[in-house]
Amino acid sequence: MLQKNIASSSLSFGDPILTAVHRALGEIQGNRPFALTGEDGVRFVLALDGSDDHQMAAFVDGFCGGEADLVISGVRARMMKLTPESDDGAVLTPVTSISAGGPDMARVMEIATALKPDAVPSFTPAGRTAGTAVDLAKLAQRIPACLVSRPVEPTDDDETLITVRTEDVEVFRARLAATLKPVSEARVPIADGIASRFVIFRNAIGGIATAVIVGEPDATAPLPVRVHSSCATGDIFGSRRCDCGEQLQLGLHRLEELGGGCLIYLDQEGRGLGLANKMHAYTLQDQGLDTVDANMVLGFHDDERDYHAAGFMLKRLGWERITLLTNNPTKLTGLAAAGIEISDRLPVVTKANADNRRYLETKARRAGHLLGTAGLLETV
Ligand SMILES: Nc1nc2c(ncn2[C@@H]2O[C@H](COP(=O)(O)OP(=O)(O)OP(=O)(O)O)[C@@H](O)[C@H]2O)c(=O)[nH]1
Ligand SMILES: [Zn+2]
Repeated sequence: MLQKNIASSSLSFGDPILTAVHRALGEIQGNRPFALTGEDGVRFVLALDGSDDHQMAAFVDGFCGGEADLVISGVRARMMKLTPESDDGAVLTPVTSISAGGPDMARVMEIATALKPDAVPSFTPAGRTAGTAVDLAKLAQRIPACLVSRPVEPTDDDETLITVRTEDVEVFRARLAATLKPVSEARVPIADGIASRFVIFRNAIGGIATAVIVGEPDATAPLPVRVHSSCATGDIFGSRRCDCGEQLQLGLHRLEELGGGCLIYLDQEGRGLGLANKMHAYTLQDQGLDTVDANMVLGFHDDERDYHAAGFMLKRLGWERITLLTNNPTKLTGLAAAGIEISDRLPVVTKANADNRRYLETKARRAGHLLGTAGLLETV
């Protein structure tokens, strides 16, 4: 009886799809295996990033009967020319074929992440279930590479493991954004006499996003808005490798000059890759790659962000018509896709310095950022 009541009440504690994906992300963050169910059956999954040799070997032996596959993103496969095909789907290779004496985990890791891996085996298209394992690793901000078992028939034993369905992962991001709710707010005077109010939003799995309302915006005109992705190195420490910290300050000042507006601060560190992967990308950039190729060698898209959360927050605050302060065209299309009407765009161009000049040039040349030439010519 109690079991039945628990089962029927559990729906009161949130969307089961968000719960399932949140739990799987928890398993990745804790370096534990989980089960993924898809059209080709069940695959057990262990994300590589964060797992040690012992855990990987235990997974291949215990969960996969000694025969696992390594799945990596299609982006990395294309960058490293691992397959003849150019499509974007994930690809996999058997790990047991990597070394005759059993899986060599250091080698597996090298194939999944190194800039110049040795003697790479051939890869084949992964299919939807194994491909979803890679998407989940990305959502957990881990390197998009996993060990997966061969597909097995579902059994009751799987219930001891956290289980998630491929279709749940596919709808996760947009659904999660729609659960953001304002939970607290307060007046925060910031540097240079800027008056602001911080409104903190929380989503159904505890993620935070902040709306910084500058001044007293005119409710009848399109709202000046800056949507800023977090950059711990630039925003907090003033890193000269990027323009983020300066853009944050410039954005706040521009909003004040425009008579008030809103800065949406999103937890999208490293263009959505996370801080650890941004450092991996910096290491690759120090070896000669540009910011776009570095992300892609790691298996990510150049930019993994989406703007559902920003759109949802603006609507929740009552602003659907905005003037956007950005140089990035994908923010315009992203916010429009999230239902926001953009009546104008204003640039947020900072001066280049010797450490970020190449980064800014790459953003303009390869990612289409509208930097003009002023910022790039004027070096400080
Ligand atoms: N992966 C990666 N992320 C970076 C690098 N440099 C900066 N970032 C991240 O890039 C993002 C920049 O965010 P924003 O300033 O909001 O966006 P933007 O794409 O530059 O567009 P606008 O500033 O609006 O023109 C932040 O999440 C930074 O952490 C890099 O070399 N690699
Ligand atoms: Zn930055």
